[in-house]
Formats: sequence, C-alpha cells, structure tokens
Amino acid sequence: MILELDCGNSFIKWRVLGVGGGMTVGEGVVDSDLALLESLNAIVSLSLTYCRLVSVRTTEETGALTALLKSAYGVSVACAAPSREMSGVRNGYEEYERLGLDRWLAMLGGFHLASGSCLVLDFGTAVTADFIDSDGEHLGGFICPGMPLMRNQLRTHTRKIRYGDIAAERALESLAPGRTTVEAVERGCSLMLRGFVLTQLEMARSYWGEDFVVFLTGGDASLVSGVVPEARVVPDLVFVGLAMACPLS
Ligand SMILES: Nc1ncnc2c1ncn2[C@@H]1O[C@H](COP(=O)(O)OP(=O)(O)OP(=O)(O)O)[C@@H](O)[C@H]1O
Ligand SMILES: CC(C)(CO)[C@@H](O)C(=O)NCCC(=O)O
Ligand SMILES: [K+]
Repeated sequence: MILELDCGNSFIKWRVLGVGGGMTVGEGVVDSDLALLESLNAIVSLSLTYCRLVSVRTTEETGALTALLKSAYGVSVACAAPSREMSGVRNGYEEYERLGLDRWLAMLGGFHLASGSCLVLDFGTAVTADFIDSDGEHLGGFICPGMPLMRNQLRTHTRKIRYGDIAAERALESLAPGRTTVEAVERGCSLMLRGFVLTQLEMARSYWGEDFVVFLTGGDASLVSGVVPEARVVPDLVFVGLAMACPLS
C-alpha cells in the first residue's frame, strides 16, 4: 500500500492506495501529524510499503513528519523536490526552487491531463493560479489569500464581525446581497474569489484564445466552480503530479 500526503499550510490531505497503486483504501483531511497517525491506525490491515509526500511547510516540520512515519511504519518516504524541468513542464520562476511544490505538482498533473495549454487554479489557505502553455512553458502565476484567510482577516481586524461555521455554510446557499453580517462577509469573499477566477480566464484567453483547459482544485474549489462550468474539477490534482514526481521505482 502506498501512502500519499499533501501537507498544506492548514491541513494534511492523505490517501492510501492499495497494492499496485490502484484502488483508494482510505483518504481524509487532518489538521495535525498526530491526527494523521490516528486516521491511518484506524485502517484495518494497513500495510504500507512506500510513502510519497509534498509539503509547503518548513524543512523542520516536514522532517519531523517524515521521521514519525518512518518510525511508525518502517516505510521509506520520498519527498517531492523542486526542479527546473519535469515531465515536459518548465518551471517559470526566476529561482525555480522558490515555487511552491504544491503548485508545481498541480502543474505537472494539469499539463499531463490536458496535453496542452492549461490554467491551474488551487483554492486552499491561499489561492493560486498558474499558466502553462502548450510547450509546457510555465508563464508564471498569482498568489492571493484564500477564503479562510480573507474571513479571518475580517474577523481579526474588526470588532463586530463574529459568526460560527454553521452560519457561514448556510450563508453561501445564495449569493444575493447579504442581510446579515455572516451573509455579507461570506458572500462578499466568495464573490472576490469568483472575480479572481474570471480575471484569470480573461488572461488565459488573451494568450490562447479558447484553446486551453482550466483545472480547479483545493478544498474551496466548489465555491467558484459555478463561474467556470467548462472547468475540470480535479480534487486530487496535486496527487496526480506527486505520483509523476515520486514514482515507485
Ligand atoms: N474535509 C475538509 N477538511 C478541511 N477543509 C476542507 C474540507 N473540505 C473543504 N475544505 C475547505 O478547504 C479549505 C482548505 O483548503 P485545502 O485543504 O485545499 O488547503 P490547505 O491545506 O488549507 O492549504 P494549502 O493551500 O496550503 O494547501 C478550507 O477553506 C476548507 O473550508
Ligand atoms: C502559495 C502556497 C502557500 C499555496 O499553498 C504555496 O505554494 C507556497 O508556500 N509557495 C511558496 C511561494 C511561491 O510559490 O512563490
Ligand atoms: K494546496
């Protein structure tokens, strides 16, 4: 069984693939290393042979998790590393090692699935956009605060914006002008994300006309999928790239 991990800034996304890398035996989202071990230990007849991970955390944090996995399961752990070029994609950053590895892997996955120009949009703690042309050239991208950061900034820097998670979820059932604080904030931030997406689409059209594929990934992709009905929503896009960057043999 193969353990795959995407260690983001807020959550660790994990999944376990069965022997041969085919079926998904288990998957989830956890908020700590210990919660990850708990989830894994709950899988009956877990028998890990290999682990591959991508992390945008510090070297120390990633090292601690790697050591934990090695000692708990005696498994070898491969970490995705930055590279100038891979699987036909050329990293467009001036200093390629500074490009977030989650972005890099989502780009590898997207270019592989599109076999042509693509726009990769990831909606996590941060929101990112990356442009890859039909030659695999990464033109660069954008980084913005995601939904959790936008709402927390408002909560932190105002005195009267306070509401709970359940109210937040209910507020997003419509995007009409809000008549309560929670509706006004949740719908406002959601519309900001949608506006961002529409701007990215405009830019992609200016480069490639209609000849490109849009990928949506990340925990909050569903907030914007309505404005790009033609987009491919691929929740595991980072894992697609991870398997390419860290193959079994
Ligand atoms: N099962 C889930 N657990 C946690 N968050 C979820 C879940 N499903 C959707 N989300 C949403 O996904 C967002 C987090 O996105 P995601 O998990 O892609 O990124 P992250 O790990 O927080 O950050 P990064 O951008 O660094 O990867 C949160 O805003 C949350 O509302
Ligand atoms: C932008 C995030 C936080 C998205 O998860 C991550 O890709 C990251 O930390 N990137 C490093 C900075 C950069 O990509 O330029
Ligand atoms: K991410």
